[in-house]
Parts: sequence; C-alpha cells; structure tokens
Amino acid sequence: MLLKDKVLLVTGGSKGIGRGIAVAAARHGAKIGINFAGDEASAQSAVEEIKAAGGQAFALRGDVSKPESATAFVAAAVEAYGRLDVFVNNAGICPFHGFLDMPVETVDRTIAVNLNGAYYMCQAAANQMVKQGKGANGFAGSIVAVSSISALVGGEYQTHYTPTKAGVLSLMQSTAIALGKHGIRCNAVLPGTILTDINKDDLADLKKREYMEARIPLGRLGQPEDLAGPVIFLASDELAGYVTGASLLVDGGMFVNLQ
Ligand SMILES: NC(=O)C1=CN([C@@H]2O[C@H](COP(=O)(O)OP(=O)(O)OC[C@H]3O[C@@H](n4cnc5c(N)ncnc54)[C@H](OP(=O)(O)O)[C@@H]3O)[C@@H](O)[C@H]2O)C=CC1
Ligand SMILES: C[C@H](O)[C@@H]1OC(=O)[C@H](O)[C@@H]1O
Repeated sequence: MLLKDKVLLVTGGSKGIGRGIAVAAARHGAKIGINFAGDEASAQSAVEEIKAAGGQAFALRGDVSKPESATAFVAAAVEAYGRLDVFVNNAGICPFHGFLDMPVETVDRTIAVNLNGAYYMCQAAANQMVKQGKGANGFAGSIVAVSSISALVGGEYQTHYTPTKAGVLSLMQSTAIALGKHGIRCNAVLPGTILTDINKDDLADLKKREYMEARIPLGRLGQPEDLAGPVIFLASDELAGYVTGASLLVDGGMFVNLQ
C-alpha cells in the first residue's frame, strides 16, 4: 500500500489513462476524486469500480479549461476527505487534424484544455497543499502531470497538440522550482501510444496501427494500466522523495527506436 490514506485527485479520471491511475491508486489505499467533462456514465462506472474494490471515490463534472472547475474540484476533495495529498493532471484532448487548414477553434480549444487547464488545476492543488503545510516527513504533497512522448517529438496531425504536451512538461519543471520550498514535488510522465478513446479513430487505420506497433521495442501498444505504476511511484514520498522536476517516458521504448 504505497498511498495508504492519501487523498488523490485525477482530472479526466473517468476513462483511459486517468481511470487506470485512479483505480490502481485506490488499490494502493488512496481516497480518490475524479474530474470529467461530460460522460457521466463513465464517471459513475469508474466510481463504482473503485467502491466495489473497497475504496472510496467521488466524481465531479467540470471543464478543466475553466478556472472555476479547478477550485471546485479541490474544494470537493477537502469537503469529502479533509485534505489533498496527490494531484494528477491528466485530462486532455487530441483532435487529429492537418496543419495548413487547422481551424482556429480546434487550436484554441486544445490549448485551453490541455495547457491552460493544467495550469489552473495544478495551481489550485498547490495552493491547497501549501495551506495544509508540510507533514512530519517534510512533504506537503505531490503533483504528477500526464505529458507525452509528444513533448519531445512532433506529429503531422498534432501541430496544435504537441506544443501543449511540451508546455505541460515545462509547467512541471517550473512548478518543481516554485514549490520545492513548500515540500511539493512536481513530475511528469510521458506516455507513448496508449490504447484509449483519444486515438481509437486514428488507430482504426490498420496500416498506421501496425506502423506504430512496429516502432515499439517491447512489441505492443500501451494500455492505460501501464501508466499506473510510474504515476504511483512519482506520487509516493517514500519511493520518490528526492525526485522533482523529472520526466519519465512510459512508451515501451518507442522514443529511442531510431533504427
Ligand atoms: N492515449 C495516448 O496514447 C496518450 C495520451 N496522453 C495524454 O493522456 C491524457 C489522457 O488521455 P487518454 O486517457 O488517452 O484519453 P481519453 O479520451 O481516454 O480520456 C480523456 C479523459 O479526459 C476527460 N476530459 C476531456 N476533456 C476534458 C475537459 N475539458 N475537462 C475535463 N475533463 C476532460 C474525459 O472526460 P469525458 O469523457 O467526460 O469528456 C476523459 O475522462 C491526455 O492528457 C493525453 O494527452 C499522452 C500520451 C499518449
Ligand atoms: C493521441 C495519440 O495517439 C497519442 O497521444 C500522444 O500524446 C502520443 O502522441 C500518442 O500518439
């Protein structure tokens, strides 16, 4: 039990990577809150899955691109559990589209959700952790952001998306500096290609799917659960107490596979 009685919030926790993290963190003893944007049924089923396994969870709807969603999410954790220990910034969108005719609304929305939303959420979480102050172990909390391999490399149909993932990585580096003195560690995970709703349509193209698989030394695309261990490691003060401002690729080796 690496997160026993820790209060952990995850944005976009109703499905995909966020859900995988929420369920695994609950198994490690954390009390969970998940944020989601619109799919109430998925959010409720995530809460039920955690409760059925003996854990505690609540779900709160909120568009992360709105600053008030961040303060409401953190307030809900304090109301439900009295505090906040671990914040996982995960919610994101990736509407694949070419560069030359990219609609301005798609660019603006992707930046608003993925980058501005991360900023508002991490700021609200950090303020709550600073208010609580450092515990006996010298830590006030841990923030883990889900960036991407796309923070490091480009994508023809992701020109609006990859800068947001580089931005999220940069946010963790700068907040690690700003929050170190408060006992808050900030780190990023960089998933490769993980099978979720975000890329279901893109990977329905079998040629593309086989190409992506062939690039991965471990021989398979990722599953949401593949992110759980790395996030729990970074969240744990016990295991990762001297890790801040770091980034961890979780990509089956795809990034290093040139030839
Ligand atoms: N899958 C992959 O290959 C990779 C994903 N990532 C990153 O992982 C993160 C999660 O992606 P993934 O699990 O694949 O995606 P999914 O589409 O499976 O899940 C996205 C989650 O984010 C929520 N969400 C979307 N928009 C908003 C919003 N405006 N406000 C609040 N919640 C929102 C969704 O809620 P709802 O369904 O209610 O809209 C859902 O819970 C993203 O940041 C993505 O960039 C990084 C690298 C690779
Ligand atoms: C949505 C993509 O399939 C996914 O998102 C990322 O961040 C990576 O670029 C993956 O390819």
